[in-house]
Amino acid sequence: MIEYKADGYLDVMPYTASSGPWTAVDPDRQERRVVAYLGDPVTALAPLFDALRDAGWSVRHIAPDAGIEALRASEAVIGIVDFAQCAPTRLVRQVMGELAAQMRWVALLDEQESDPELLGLVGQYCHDFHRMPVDAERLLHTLGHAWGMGVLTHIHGPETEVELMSERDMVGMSAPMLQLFGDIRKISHTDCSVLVRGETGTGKELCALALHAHSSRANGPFVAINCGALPPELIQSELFGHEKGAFTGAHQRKQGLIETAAGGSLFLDEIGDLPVGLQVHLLRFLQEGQFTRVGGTQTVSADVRIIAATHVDLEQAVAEGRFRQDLMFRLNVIPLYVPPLRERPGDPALLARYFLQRFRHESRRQIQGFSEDALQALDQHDWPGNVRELINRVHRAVVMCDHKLIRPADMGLRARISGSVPTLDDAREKAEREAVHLALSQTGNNVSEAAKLLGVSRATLYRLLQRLGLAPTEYSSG
Ligand SMILES: Nc1ncnc2c1ncn2[C@@H]1O[C@H](COP(=O)(O)OP(=O)(O)OP(=O)(O)O)[C@@H](O)[C@H]1O
Repeated sequence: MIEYKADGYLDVMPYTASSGPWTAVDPDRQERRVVAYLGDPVTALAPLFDALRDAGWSVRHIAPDAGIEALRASEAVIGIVDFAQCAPTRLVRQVMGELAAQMRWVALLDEQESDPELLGLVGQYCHDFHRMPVDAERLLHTLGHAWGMGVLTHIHGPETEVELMSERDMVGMSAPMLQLFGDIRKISHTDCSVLVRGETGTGKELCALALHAHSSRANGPFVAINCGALPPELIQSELFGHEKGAFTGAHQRKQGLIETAAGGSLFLDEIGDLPVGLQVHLLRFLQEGQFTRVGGTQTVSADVRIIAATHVDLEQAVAEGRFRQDLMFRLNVIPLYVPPLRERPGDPALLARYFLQRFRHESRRQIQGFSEDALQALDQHDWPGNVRELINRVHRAVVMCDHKLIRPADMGLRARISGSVPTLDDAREKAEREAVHLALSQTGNNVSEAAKLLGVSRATLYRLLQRLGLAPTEYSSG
């Protein structure tokens, strides 16, 4: 599972569609945390290597001139390249460059290192760098971060099962999402109808896909229809199909989506928009597994699991007579709720990183991540459009960003204003106090002169001094 550390670093890892969006990718993953050390492991570094091993890392020492194959064979995802011990030879550069897509590099540098060429190499290929003497704890943070990001960018060895970039991945690590993943796992093996609720863009369709992908129907079709996107007269024939001659233009019999979904799942998005006249047909299908094509008399059966979704309040629609109560009960055998993004602590930043990896290739620059205030802005934004909005903002930022780190403005978000905003009364009092202090100090505490400077009468200044709690007796009246 994912651990998201307080400092914003990703550690042990996300959920995939291949093994289930909510299943840990690989319980043995900890044992595969291999870091290659490229350099001469001088005795002074022994305590550092011990600290890495104690933290669960396997360290493989690789001679600087050992070449690419030796590094590949090490199965390391992270490479520490020790420029304090080894020179940036042509071979070292070549290894770093050629493996940049598969490994994340962390450089160790001498305390005073300033060679612009070496620093340029570090800037180009390295995830991070540390100067000697290395602080083991900080290095562990860097390695954890590099490793987590490495998994996100799909840079594990070829033997790995990680398929994070698949369409069905549901990324999330907040408590409400873990709860949702657990619920999906529990119900995916049943055939009961499910009603998925949640605001627009929260991932209801993804949820339906996940339910299907992990059900016994996974090898059958997953068919989706948006009930709000089609004119009412079309939905009936789309869902139930029609017979030849059923209406003008019906030149031949057409199979409806229910039949198309036979053996699989039918996802009815925006079910609240299903015209009332059609609801009775759907109810019949849910009760009997049978329906009739438009213009037909023959009863047709289909084995389909129904997953419906709505972002509107169906109870309200029932109260207003827009939705049949019996149909709502039938659909709502198992309710699922996808929480809005603003109620998923930590998920906006996680999703932003995930989508950055997806869109990275569209960028003109080598974007390395998000600035600290961008992560804060992601955390504080209200996300009315939920994950869909986040995807759009990150996509835009990746395309528009001209620097290595994405900033709040690149995503059209505001940087957090530090400190609290004062009330106008407080701001006015502060300004008055400062002006009075300045006037008095410039006039040697002479109230008459100070009043002149401030453009008020002596009496007004006395009243002001009283209001501000400054004892007038301390000042000369001039
Ligand atoms: N947890 C998630 N991880 C990764 N991608 C997600 C996640 N949730 C949603 N998405 C992506 O966000 C977009 C919107 O998701 P989806 O269409 O499932 O939302 P929805 O709730 O069905 O929206 P609507 O109510 O507007 O139909 C999709 O591109 C989807 O892949």
